[in-house]
Amino acid sequence: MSMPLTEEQRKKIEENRQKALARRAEKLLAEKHQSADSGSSIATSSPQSKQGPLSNFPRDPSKPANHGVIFRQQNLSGSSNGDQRPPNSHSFHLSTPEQAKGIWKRQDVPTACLSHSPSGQMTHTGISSPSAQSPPEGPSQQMLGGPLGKGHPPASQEIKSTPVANTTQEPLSKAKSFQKTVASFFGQPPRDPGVEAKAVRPSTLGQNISDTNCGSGSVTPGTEGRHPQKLGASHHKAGSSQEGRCIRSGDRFQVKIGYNAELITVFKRLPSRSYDPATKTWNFSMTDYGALMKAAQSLPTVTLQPLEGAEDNRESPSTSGVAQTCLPLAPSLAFVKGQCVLISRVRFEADIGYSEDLIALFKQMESRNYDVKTRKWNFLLEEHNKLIQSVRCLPQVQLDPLPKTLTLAFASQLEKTSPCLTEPIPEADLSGVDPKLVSNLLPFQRAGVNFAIAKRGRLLLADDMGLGKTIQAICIAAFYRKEWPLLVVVPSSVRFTWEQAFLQWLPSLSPDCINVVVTGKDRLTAGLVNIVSFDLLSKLEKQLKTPFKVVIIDESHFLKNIKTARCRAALPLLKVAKRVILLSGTPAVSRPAELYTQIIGVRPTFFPQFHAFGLRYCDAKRHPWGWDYSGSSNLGELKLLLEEAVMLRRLKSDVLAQLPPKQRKMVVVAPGRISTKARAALDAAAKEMTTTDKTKRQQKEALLLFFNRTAEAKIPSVIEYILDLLESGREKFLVFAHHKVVLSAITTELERKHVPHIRIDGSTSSADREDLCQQFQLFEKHAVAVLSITAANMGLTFTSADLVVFAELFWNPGVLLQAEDRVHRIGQSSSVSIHYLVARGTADDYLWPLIQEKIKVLGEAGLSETNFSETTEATNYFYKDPQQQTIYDLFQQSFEEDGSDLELLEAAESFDPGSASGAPGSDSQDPGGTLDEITSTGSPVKKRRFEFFDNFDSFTFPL
Ligand SMILES: Nc1ncnc2c1ncn2[C@@H]1O[C@H](COP(=O)(O)OP(=O)(O)OP(=O)(O)O)[C@@H](O)[C@H]1O
Repeated sequence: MSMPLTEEQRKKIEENRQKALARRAEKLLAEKHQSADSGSSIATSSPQSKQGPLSNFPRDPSKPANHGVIFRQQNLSGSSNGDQRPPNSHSFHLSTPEQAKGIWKRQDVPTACLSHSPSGQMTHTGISSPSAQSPPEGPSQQMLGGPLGKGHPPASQEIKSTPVANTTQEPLSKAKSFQKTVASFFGQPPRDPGVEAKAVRPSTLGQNISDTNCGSGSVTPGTEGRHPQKLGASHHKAGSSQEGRCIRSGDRFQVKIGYNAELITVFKRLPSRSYDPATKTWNFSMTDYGALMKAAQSLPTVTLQPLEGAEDNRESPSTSGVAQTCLPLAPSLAFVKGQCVLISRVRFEADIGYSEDLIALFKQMESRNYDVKTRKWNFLLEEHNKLIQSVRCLPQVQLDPLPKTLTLAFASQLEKTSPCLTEPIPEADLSGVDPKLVSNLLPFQRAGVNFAIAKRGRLLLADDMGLGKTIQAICIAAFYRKEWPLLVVVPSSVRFTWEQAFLQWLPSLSPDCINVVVTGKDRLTAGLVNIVSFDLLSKLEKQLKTPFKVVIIDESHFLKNIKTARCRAALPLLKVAKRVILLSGTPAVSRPAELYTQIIGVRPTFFPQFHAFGLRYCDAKRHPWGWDYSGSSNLGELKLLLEEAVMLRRLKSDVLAQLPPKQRKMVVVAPGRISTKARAALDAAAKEMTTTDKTKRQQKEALLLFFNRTAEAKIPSVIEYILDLLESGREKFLVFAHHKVVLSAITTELERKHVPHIRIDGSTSSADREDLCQQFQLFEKHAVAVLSITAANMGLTFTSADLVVFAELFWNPGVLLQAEDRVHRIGQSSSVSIHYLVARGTADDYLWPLIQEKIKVLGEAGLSETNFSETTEATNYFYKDPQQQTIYDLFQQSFEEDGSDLELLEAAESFDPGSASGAPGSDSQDPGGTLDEITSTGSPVKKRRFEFFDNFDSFTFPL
């Protein structure tokens, strides 16, 4: 595949071309005057004139030749370059006996028609083709093709080829076939449209010169008849013609011009025509380029600028029939440029256009393989450097090597030190880690730990959600326990869940050693294990005197935006840490740019500049306002790089056999988010319950109030958790709650964030319930179903989700199990995750053990399919002080004695948070007053969260 020239290259070519044309025009003028003065003919007067006008240009050796980017690239390749040139090597001259016989030699390299001689000198070779038989000037210029040919002398019949002439014939032959195609569309023999165009073109300034040359039997380059400014750019017609231009667009080209009826007629005759209504432009395949230019030339009302770099095709001399067949029509035919791309752990392919020389070179590689599907050649990595070295000797080819990061990551393959396709990962010695943890690791989790240790404790663990990244991370960190203190950076909604997990899996760790940072005044280094939220980290990082050697970052995609404070705080820590364990089930939600910070977090030496990463993997595009890195490119290679050196990812489907059908998880939500007022209300409610002189009815009311106050107090934490889930890329999930106030707070927040959602509660009609359910099932992207525990726990199917969140606990486990089974039912192909949000110091303290106990009993009796997993049982959760035991008993009795929960249900569901008593219909002057972080709509206001929906477009950088 040919790579189109970059904008910069085109600009450079154009600049150089303009300079050369200006020089040429000056020279021609001078010659004209000279010939007028001497009265002799330009074409025939001197040996110089035999070389044609181009060879007579005064050349300034200090100035670069007009080879534009191509020449620069050739120099870059380390092949023959200007350093070896004699001072006036830019010019073509007849000084040696060969030259006197007409053999042209020069040492710099202007075009695809030139090749390296074995001595390293560049030799003009294209003239060995049949076109060498054509009259001087024309053929040489045509064969040189494109703007670069303008710096060349004319060929003549005397001109002979050098021995290496055959190495560069491919572009010419390709050009010929290309021309054939163009002509065949119009049932004509292959012709050069530029040549024909010339025939109908009126000449201006250079007309005389041209005439003179033609009169002498020579061919004059068409550009000579122009004003320097316009030379080669557009062909100006007499009178006021409409100007337009051709612009290359991938394999096609567009024509930018205003409305012109005649031209539209021409367009409509071209077989490859296509009209883009969005840009209101016509575009065509390159096969129609010549025909279009020819036709446009014959329209007196149209002046069409040719494609950049292709103008010589059109401007070529008009009389050389043989030479016409050599004319390359597309600029890409003159020069091939491409890059090496990794296609497997051991092979890379050359993604580059056709060049005969290159193919010949490819065929010399031992490990060569041609892929008929992709039509590309690929090779073993161990031949990469050899191939690149060899390609540098081909002047018309630029093959970019693999980026340095890849060669570093795959060094063993490049250096042929690793004969195996995939090396086995050694089993890590986990004897120093708590046996409780090690013995509980599932096989794939154990493999994950081995991988991490093989990578010396630096990795991005990107297992699918719910696969137990926490237990693996704790195990990896525990392997490096000697290097602790440990820093764990997590979303604030799961700080306490992490604390629980450490206590759960590492019994050897004393609870005192765990420091959960709750406020900006806490110390970041107070514990052996320090757990901090992203936001607090950015406030506290300045405290750090000595860096942490072991760091875990949970939900590491929170760092995807390099501009955020959290990312700026975390990256330097990761750079100096010895072990870095990044965890994310969704490292990139929408584009590869999101991976950059996580890659350099694990491997700081990879892609030191984001731009290089952006160019390779983000399809970086330059716009007038800056660079856009929001695209994607070379994703296969990126995946290989990640897998080799950065990331381990297993999908649920990969390890389904090892997973239980349901995984329940208790999520301890931050008690810090319960406001002082809510806390006071809760305490008052709890106290009421333990007052002994209460009737049963009064006790029940007190219990209800406690339950209601709990709901109210949990709202900010629940919302925070849901938003964190969404930010983590959870696409579809169910949230069950009981109180209207909780359901409403959730839906209000989702509306505010424009998250698609449905709500089903007691007020939803049965017809609507079914419709809403269907809607949710069919939602393609993220969506949340907000459901009432009691009104939506039966008869609905939500199998398009595999996660259920209980924002509130409920005393009847049967109802909870039914609710869970909205996703865990026939039609569900995945393992289902259930998250119970539990807040300390609330009614949850009593409800949670109550529920667990009941489920255990149901399980033992074979009435419940699943027990709570060990991890969901918080060993130290239930406070066994006498007062709490009383409340627990009260909960138990109240819910068991009744037989029917109806009364409680109704009272709880319609609880009005503003009322003093919690009774429905009471005064609600201050609905948000009990919570200092929610508004009257239940939205957190004090703390500005990371607005992930608003930050997706942050992958653009100003120039
Ligand atoms: N080996 C295990 N033994 C017992 N329970 C496990 C094991 N692995 C995971 N679990 C439990 O599975 C649940 C999900 O685990 P965890 O939260 O670590 O998943 P995750 O990969 O971090 O998911 P997410 O990306 O959603 O955070 C937890 O309750 C956890 O305790």
